[in-house]
Amino acid sequence: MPIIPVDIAGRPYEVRVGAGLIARLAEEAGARLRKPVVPIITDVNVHKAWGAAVDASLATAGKSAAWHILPAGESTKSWANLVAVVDGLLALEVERGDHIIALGGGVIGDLTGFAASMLKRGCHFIQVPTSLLAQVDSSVGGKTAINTPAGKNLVGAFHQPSLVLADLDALDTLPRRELAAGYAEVVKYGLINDPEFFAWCEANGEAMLSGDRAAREYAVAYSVAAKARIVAQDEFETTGLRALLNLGHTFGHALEAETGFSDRLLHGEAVALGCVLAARFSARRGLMGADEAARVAAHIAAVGLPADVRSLGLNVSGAQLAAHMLHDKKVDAGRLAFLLMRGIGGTFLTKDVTLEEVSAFLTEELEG
Ligand SMILES: NC(=O)c1ccc[n+]([C@@H]2O[C@H](COP(=O)([O-])OP(=O)(O)OC[C@H]3O[C@@H](n4cnc5c(N)ncnc54)[C@H](O)[C@@H]3O)[C@@H](O)[C@H]2O)c1
Ligand SMILES: O=C(O)C(=O)C[C@@H](O)[C@H](O)[C@H](O)COP(=O)(O)O
Ligand SMILES: [Zn+2]
Repeated sequence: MPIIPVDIAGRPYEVRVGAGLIARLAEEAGARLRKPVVPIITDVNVHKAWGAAVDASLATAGKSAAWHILPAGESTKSWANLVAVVDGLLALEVERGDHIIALGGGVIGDLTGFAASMLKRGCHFIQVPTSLLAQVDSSVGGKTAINTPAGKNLVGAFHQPSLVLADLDALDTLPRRELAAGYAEVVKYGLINDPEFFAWCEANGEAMLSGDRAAREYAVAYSVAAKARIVAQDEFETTGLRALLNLGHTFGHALEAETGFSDRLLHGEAVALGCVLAARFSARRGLMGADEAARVAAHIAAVGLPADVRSLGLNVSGAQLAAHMLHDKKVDAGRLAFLLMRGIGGTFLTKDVTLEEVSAFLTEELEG
């Protein structure tokens, strides 16, 4: 079983990737579960698919779950649910030294992690990511957040989990659309700094999505290790290194805001389209060849992810879409910050993009 260490200074933790981890949850978590009742935050879909396995595992250790079951979907990352989760944890008399468990996709992980960061000024939490996206990205690195009407992830905290259990069995119950959305964050790692991994994705992406276990294990372990290397060097996104993980997200978050953080466009789908737009924008600036940008779009489209912003049918101008970017957390002294590419694997951070330039680009993309 691959075990990837995340070397956060003073607070290292493991990401375990393998089969049967949810069925062995109590054993894997071990002494972290100090009390007979274990607080677990999840959503309705995940509870239906995996709740019984968790209950059975806890029972073998003489424990039971105090379930907090939320609705599924991006709109769950809200103030109202945060309050409900925190109040629920307080009612359970959770102490600082206790661990709460996030069982679900990135929505549950982000919300639970944020609740853990503030409960008693910070209690422990274990990430049990059940979506591909959560296994390859959101469960690792400690970014937690909710959305607000002003934008995506605008209120949150950096709070690292103490353990991550990425069970490959969970991917067997995940719908294909969600698998593909998570795959966008996998491809992202190749686009950031590893052209060979992007080529691996081109060769193996479809097999991985269709259920190839070895390919899934490789993709999850590779992605976690790639993210862990970056986060260990720039936990709080201060040096510009961690910002590389935001490739595709400046465009992507604007598209998510424009579609109302709804099922109309999943986060991973927005990132996929955002990576295509970042590549096309980079090509427009002469940073990469149009053929390379087309290669990125072709792979995204080949796995059924959106690669053309016109396919969303947005009734919005380039300027309106670009305006969302002023809320981006990378904005510094009012200047936009973008991840652009000098070719596949050549992502870099730049602050020389103006709102006018990106508006003009988006107008061209929307009008075709
Ligand atoms: N913190 C970070 O570093 C980070 C990184 C990337 C994304 N994110 C956030 O993650 C969120 C997206 O995460 P997501 O794509 O996992 O979405 P999600 O949590 O909404 O899960 C996707 C859907 O799949 C269902 N599901 C999850 N696991 C399942 C399983 N094993 N079987 C059946 N159904 C299952 C869920 O109920 C949901 O309907 C976004 O809010 C995004 O902003 C955070
Ligand atoms: O971990 C990071 O750093 C990332 O940027 C990973 C992203 O995939 C993720 O969507 C993250 O939540 C976006 O961060 P934000 O700071 O732009 O909200
Ligand atoms: Zn993301």
